[in-house]
Amino acid sequence: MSQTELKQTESITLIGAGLVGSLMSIYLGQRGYKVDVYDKLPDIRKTSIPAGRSINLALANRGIRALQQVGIMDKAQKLLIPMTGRLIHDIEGNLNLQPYGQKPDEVIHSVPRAGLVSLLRDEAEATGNVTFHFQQKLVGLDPEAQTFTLKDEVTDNESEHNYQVLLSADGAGSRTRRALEKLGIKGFSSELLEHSYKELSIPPGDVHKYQIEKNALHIWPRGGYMVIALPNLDGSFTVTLFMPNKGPISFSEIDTNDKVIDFFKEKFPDLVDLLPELTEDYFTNPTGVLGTVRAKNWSHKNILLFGDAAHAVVPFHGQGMNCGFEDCSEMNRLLNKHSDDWSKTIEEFADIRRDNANAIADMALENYVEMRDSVRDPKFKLKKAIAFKLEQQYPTQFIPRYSMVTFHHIPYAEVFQRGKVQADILTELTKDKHTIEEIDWSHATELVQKHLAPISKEFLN
Ligand SMILES: Cc1cc2nc3c(=O)[nH]c(=O)nc-3n(C[C@H](O)[C@H](O)[C@H](O)COP(=O)(O)OP(=O)(O)OC[C@H]3O[C@@H](n4cnc5c(N)ncnc54)[C@H](O)[C@@H]3O)c2cc1C
Ligand SMILES: NC(=O)C1=CN([C@@H]2O[C@H](COP(=O)(O)OP(=O)(O)OC[C@H]3O[C@@H](n4cnc5c(N)ncnc54)[C@H](OP(=O)(O)O)[C@@H]3O)[C@@H](O)[C@H]2O)C=CC1
Ligand SMILES: Nc1ccccc1C(=O)C[C@H](N)C(=O)O
Repeated sequence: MSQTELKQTESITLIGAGLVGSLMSIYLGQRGYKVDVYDKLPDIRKTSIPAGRSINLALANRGIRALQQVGIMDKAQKLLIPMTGRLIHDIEGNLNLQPYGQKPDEVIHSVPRAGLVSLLRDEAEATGNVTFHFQQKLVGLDPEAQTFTLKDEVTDNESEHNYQVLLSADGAGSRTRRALEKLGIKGFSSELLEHSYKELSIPPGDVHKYQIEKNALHIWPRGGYMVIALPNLDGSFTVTLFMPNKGPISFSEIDTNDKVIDFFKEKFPDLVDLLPELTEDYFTNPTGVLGTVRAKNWSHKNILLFGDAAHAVVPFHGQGMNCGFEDCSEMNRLLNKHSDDWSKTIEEFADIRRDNANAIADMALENYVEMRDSVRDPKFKLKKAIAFKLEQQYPTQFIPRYSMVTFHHIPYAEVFQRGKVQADILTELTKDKHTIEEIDWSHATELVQKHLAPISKEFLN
């Protein structure tokens, strides 16, 4: 059988029509595979259901590249609002913009989850090869017999199906992952953070006006907890409170209308008047869990976990979806490399993505401390200014870690390693120093040349 014939007859089973599963189905549909995608929820294009884990998300270059590869970036563009930096709100209401990058296109973009997933599903169907089956929940898996069991969420009927290759992007609580665990496959860990989140909302002002700066990611950093806000296309902002589960300032302690109002008035005085539905949102919207999933084995026979199912990360770097989109792009690259040999693709994919996923998981945890606390520290700001200056001087050697993660395609594991070296350099340069004028630039040159080899050009944007 020729390669083309093989592809025409070969079918792929995909579990999970979230952001990552839907994008992967486009890649596969475009390659000529017949793809069946199953999701336990109704289709958000037809039924009004909660958008999922957050109303909007930050899209960055790793995600953008994947959207470009499948040819839908022009359409996605209409959904995006550029955010040029962090706009920090201190407790007195003073504002301080900390730009994300230093080139005009070094921005991240706020995108509505429901809009993006709807676009991805439309485009998948437009390939003519992808069929979505909604309200079909994976409830059983038999890798020996190559069968899986679905439960129809409307009728409760169960049905068994065969698969050739089963790709699973069924999210952080992955049923596929749990099924593999039950079969004795070891090496999965799922660590919940002791902090959770709550979504609130700033409505649009008169005639779709943004009540606070539109083109920024707003942060109210308060040390042990924080609030952030990302803009929506209708002029509203989705506001998220991240806070410990227990303790003096926590979800378990702040549990009455009065306590919520007092807390916001005291800690977020410039925000409270922008939240007309504060207490209603606080007590109606769910408190979302956050955590990190790590997996030693992403695959078993011809079953492969990807997206959050393999590597859920805390959201603080805004990289979970971006990393999942990069998974899709990498899987596609490997299918090209291995001429659609799935065993080789699955094996190499799991191998190269594992360390990268672990690295972004660690950096995401670190970014929580940076966002809720370090952004207020003068030393942090000084280091950031030096990092930008060094990037201008050594653009292939010293790139601030945030930029390496967000604007380039350097493997996350390499970013993590280089980031540690750069952090040491910045610490040494700023020892006993308070202003950029005091920095010894010839020492900086020595350190960069000694410790940082140039980054391979293929990874730079
Ligand atoms: C508060 C918050 C903010 C975030 N912000 C960002 C951000 O700014 N930028 C970013 O890049 N990432 C962000 N993320 C991470 C991002 O949400 C995830 O990485 C992304 O949703 C992962 O996509 P996925 O398709 O792998 O999983 P999901 O989006 O969780 O989709 C999984 C799909 O599988 C379906 N499913 C689950 N179980 C079954 C089953 N048994 N059978 C059939 N179907 C099933 C679900 O219904 C769902 O449709 C954020 C996460 C949170 C919690
Ligand atoms: N949100 C995150 O970042 C992380 C979540 N997790 C785990 O994932 C679960 C779901 O979280 P989330 O996706 O945000 O919530 P959702 O509301 O999106 O998903 C809830 C679904 O998760 C499944 N689930 C229930 N208990 C567990 C469990 N102990 N481990 C894994 N999955 C479970 C259930 O599916 P079913 O009906 O199929 O049993 C439930 O319907 C959490 O309980 C948590 O254990 C872990 C790390 C990170
Ligand atoms: N989307 C998010 C959701 C939750 C928490 C943070 C983000 C971010 O995107 C943070 C951004 N990358 C930052 O570092 O300022």
